[in-house]
Amino acid sequence: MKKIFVINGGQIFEHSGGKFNKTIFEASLKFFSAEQDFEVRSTDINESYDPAQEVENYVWADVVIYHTPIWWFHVPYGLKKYIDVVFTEGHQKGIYTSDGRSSENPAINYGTGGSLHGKQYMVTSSWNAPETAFTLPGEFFNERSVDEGVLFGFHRMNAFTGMKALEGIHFHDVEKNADMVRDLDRYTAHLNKIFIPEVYENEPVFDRNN
Ligand SMILES: Cc1cc2nc3c(=O)[nH]c(=O)nc-3n(C[C@H](O)[C@H](O)[C@H](O)COP(=O)(O)OP(=O)(O)OC[C@H]3O[C@@H](n4cnc5c(N)ncnc54)[C@H](O)[C@@H]3O)c2cc1C
Repeated sequence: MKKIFVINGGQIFEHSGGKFNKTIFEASLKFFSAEQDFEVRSTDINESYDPAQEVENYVWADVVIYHTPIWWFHVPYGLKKYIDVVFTEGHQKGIYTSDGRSSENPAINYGTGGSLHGKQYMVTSSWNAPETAFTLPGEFFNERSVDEGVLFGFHRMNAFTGMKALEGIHFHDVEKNADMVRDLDRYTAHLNKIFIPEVYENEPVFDRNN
């Protein structure tokens, strides 16, 4: 039985209505609840949460899934606050013990003091930016991918805890050209590919190359 902890970071503010991320979050819950091999817990950062319980959720989980929109090239402040509060609560209580260095040689081993080794995480993100802003020469992101560019710090943060990344999925141009049916199809195909590869191999999916 694989334990999955799903976090909805889709904060509701101004022109980010949170609906897209909430829909993807609910798709995660539905997917894992329907499969016998998974146990699922979840947190929505728009609701109140107990930091100690959230630490326990990280410690309990085999896989943590983050759903987040991108705001000013970062995760929204509600999700950032959640991480600051929960990871600080988890210092020496299950998230990390130290920065990993020793006084004998402080130049090395930074970032190796996490307590979540053996666990994995996955991130989905939503953007106003079209995918081409990352892929076309001369466009805004200088041909850097979401993961290697904007989310680099987010991935290092998770590495600091000891978790390893599973391949994520990113949704572009959702403000002006969202297509929820297509994106839910893409997301379900992605979940099958990552978590139940034997199903993915046998089922037609929307677009494997996308
Ligand atoms: C402060 C701020 C900073 C931002 N900075 C950036 C930035 O740096 N880069 C960038 O690219 N973008 C940026 N954005 C845009 C932001 O990434 C998007 O607003 C966000 O990804 C949308 O996600 P959401 O969950 O809030 O979706 P929503 O805004 O709730 O939904 C988006 C659209 O999806 C459709 N939709 C959602 N759910 C459903 C459903 N169940 N059924 C049918 N249709 C649905 C609707 O058409 C809706 O209009 C910023 C936004 C804000 C508020």
